[in-house]
Amino acid sequence: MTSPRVLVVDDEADLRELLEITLVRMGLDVDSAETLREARAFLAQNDYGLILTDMRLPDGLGLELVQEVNASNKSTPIAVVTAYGSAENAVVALKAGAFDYVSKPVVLDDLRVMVQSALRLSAPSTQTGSPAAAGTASRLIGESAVMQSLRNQIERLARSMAPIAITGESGSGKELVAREIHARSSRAGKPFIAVNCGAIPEALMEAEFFGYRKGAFTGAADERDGFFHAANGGTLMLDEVADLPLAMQVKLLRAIQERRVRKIGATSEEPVDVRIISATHQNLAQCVETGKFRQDLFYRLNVIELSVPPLRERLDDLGVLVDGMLARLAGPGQKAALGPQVLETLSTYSFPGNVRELENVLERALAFANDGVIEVGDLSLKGARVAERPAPAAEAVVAPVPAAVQAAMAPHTAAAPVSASGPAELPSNLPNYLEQVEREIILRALTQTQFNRTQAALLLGISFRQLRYQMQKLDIQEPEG
Ligand SMILES: Nc1ncnc2c1ncn2[C@@H]1O[C@H](COP(=O)(O)OP(=O)(O)OP(=O)(O)O)[C@@H](O)[C@H]1O
Repeated sequence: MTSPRVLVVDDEADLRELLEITLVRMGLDVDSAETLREARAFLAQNDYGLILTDMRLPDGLGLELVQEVNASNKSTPIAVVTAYGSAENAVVALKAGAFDYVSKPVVLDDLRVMVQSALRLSAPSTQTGSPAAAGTASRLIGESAVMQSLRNQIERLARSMAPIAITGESGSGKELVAREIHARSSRAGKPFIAVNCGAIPEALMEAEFFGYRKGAFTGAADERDGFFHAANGGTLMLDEVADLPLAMQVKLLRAIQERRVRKIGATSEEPVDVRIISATHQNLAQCVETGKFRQDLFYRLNVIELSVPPLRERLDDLGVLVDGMLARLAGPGQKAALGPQVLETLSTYSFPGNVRELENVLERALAFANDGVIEVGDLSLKGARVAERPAPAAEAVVAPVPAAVQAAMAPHTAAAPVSASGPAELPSNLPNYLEQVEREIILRALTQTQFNRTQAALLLGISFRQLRYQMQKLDIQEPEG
């Protein structure tokens, strides 16, 4: 079997030689070009498993080659060598479709990792066993035009290391999209780690992300890896990235730029090979404007943006989504189907909680259904219909605070906990009921403290971050004015 062939394009003799020697030692065949013109001539004659090009060449920019290779239908991975400290060049190259980049001075270990990852991508999948790309069905259900375009983008983006920022409403499928990108990439055989940045107490963040050495602080009885180590070789998803405290944003930026992390208590940094995907339901650009999110980190994470549309904008997919979910929800040998008019009823609903809400609605309905056939009456949809859709999140905005708060403050009303009530007062829908109780209690604490969240958190015996997270989850917003 022939070795994979790599094309090196660089006019600096020293660096070119270093790259050649390293690649040959990895068992690869190498061609070298000093100019764009020579590179084009090689590309016209041969197929390559990887192209590695410097950014500045005597007759133009490496970026031109990136664009040409991407425009050809060969889809050969192409990586660029960027000058030290020119993070901007790296971002521009990734945006233009480069697979990855290495910075000068080239660290050979980093180069080897990058080359191996690129070659896994261009190798026939039978040889590697990964990536999942080879014809595996997508777990992302939906045939609407937006979903098809999303799937195409995923396929294309899976072939690069470029950081991706996924935006979309809560429950719209951001994590599923990130998992798909990972599963279809050359990293598929390595871990996918999703981290909810809003759920980690600030004091523990550094330890959670970077790990710690034994004895680094009281309670550090053993050495522990952080998320970066756990995701090594794979993908790290930073979910709800807008919730990262500013101090942590600085540390994260450094880790992403340097591709190195230092455990707490360690004297040296260790290299990590992690692809970063971030997600948020907030407007990150706006967070930058208000000073809540660092511009440099935003720029670094937001190389490629991917937006997942809300379910109400792709209701054409409702039928296939329901079919897929019912097939999963019904146990083996059991039936799960929709009765007459159910799909029509669902398609008039606005699904503020998106696909996750659809899953919950169906799961709940199935529990009430006779013989696995869901009828309209089993659905118990609440909130807005598509036709009459009011301002976003109307259900949760604080306008009706006084009523909600009064209700919550009235001791042992009919909605009080089960122990005080007879069987007739059992909640007909426990998750909804608990959510309502939680919302009301949080609103009560917020009202008592004139919406001072620090004090409200104190009253409730939870951290500020926990309170903020719960408020986001329950869509509780401060009343205007
Ligand atoms: N297109 C889809 N096909 C099948 N299942 C889907 C699809 N989109 C979302 N889901 C399912 O809906 C649920 C919510 O999706 P996911 O967790 O990816 O959303 P999210 O946008 O990351 O939510 P959050 O903002 O709350 O983190 C999951 O169970 C997921 O499997």
